[in-house]
Amino acid sequence: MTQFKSLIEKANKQLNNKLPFTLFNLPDSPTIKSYFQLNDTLLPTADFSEDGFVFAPFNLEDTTILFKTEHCEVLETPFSFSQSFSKASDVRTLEDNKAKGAHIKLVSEAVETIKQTDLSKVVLSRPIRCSTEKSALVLFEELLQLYPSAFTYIWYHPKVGLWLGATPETLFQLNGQHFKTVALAGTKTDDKLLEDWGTKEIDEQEIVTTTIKKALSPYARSISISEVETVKAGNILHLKTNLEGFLKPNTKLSAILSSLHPTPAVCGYPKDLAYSYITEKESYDRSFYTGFLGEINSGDINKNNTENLAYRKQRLSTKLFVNLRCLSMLNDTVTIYVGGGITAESNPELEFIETVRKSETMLRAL
Ligand SMILES: C=C(O[C@H]1C=CC=C(C(=O)O)[C@@H]1O)C(=O)O
Repeated sequence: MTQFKSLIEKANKQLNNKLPFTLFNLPDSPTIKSYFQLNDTLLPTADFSEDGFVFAPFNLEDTTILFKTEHCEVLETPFSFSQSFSKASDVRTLEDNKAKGAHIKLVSEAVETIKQTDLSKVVLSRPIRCSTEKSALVLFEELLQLYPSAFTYIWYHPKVGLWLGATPETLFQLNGQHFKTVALAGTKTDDKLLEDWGTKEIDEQEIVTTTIKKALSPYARSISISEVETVKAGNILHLKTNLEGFLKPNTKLSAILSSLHPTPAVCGYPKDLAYSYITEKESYDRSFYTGFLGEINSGDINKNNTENLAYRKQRLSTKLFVNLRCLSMLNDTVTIYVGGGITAESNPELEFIETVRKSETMLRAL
């Protein structure tokens, strides 16, 4: 049996024993990293200063769950993408006229509000319920094969639930003092017109870049911003700007995260107005969708930690991703979460179609 197959077997056992775990593949990485918690305690992060894996909800006032390294078995397992894996070309698209009507109404009302108030962008989303006969770990394997350039994960806690995803969006990465992030927004599903973006998408993505720059500025010694580029995520295209720089000494990760999250890629602008609008108008709880997840303050797991603490601290790394293109699973009921940025120029029918296209990222694996 390959190391990868034994890892999947170990995760299946952990799931059957109702013990928390996560398995994840960083974008384009040849390994799967995993955390297997040794008991079923539900531990919140105190202030993001711990060493472990965090799973944060959209609403940061709700609990962010921590798999603390010292309570876990942490593994890194080689994984190779299978050349023979055949990507399903026939994606099930779920037709649901009731959901369509409701989303179009939600978006139309938001467009009117944006035209009449100080709100300039709001990200509106919806849950899509479906089913699968595949087990959670089989789904994870499918996602790994389908989306090698995404951050692909499975996360489980018996007191919270089971989530899977393949997200294209970095929230924040830190290596020593060097940070990286992206402004990702704007969606197109037509491959043929690769560079032909409309003003709606260009404006919507620019809001994200400007806001992220502003959020990081108080904590950054330097910050550089790339040109906007078109990137592919599954079957869809986005606009992306890379931002990177160096943090001021003694900057706390918690301060950065509360300034950054939720970005206008998942909430809107201005943040407070968009946040209240979402809470009032979306008729469901986003829970962990549009939250974030990943390792914080992690050292090199293969090293013995005898080196001096200050030196080790300089090399700690944090890699957080926005929880998009994801689903939650309860028995064999699956909920896929999808949304999109709404501005004054949004066309409600097209915004609905955009959510359908985004749902295909997960549907392709089911
Ligand atoms: C909110 C989602 O996507 C965000 C990320 C990229 C593009 C987006 C957009 O074009 O609206 C959204 O801001 C989602 O996939 O559910």
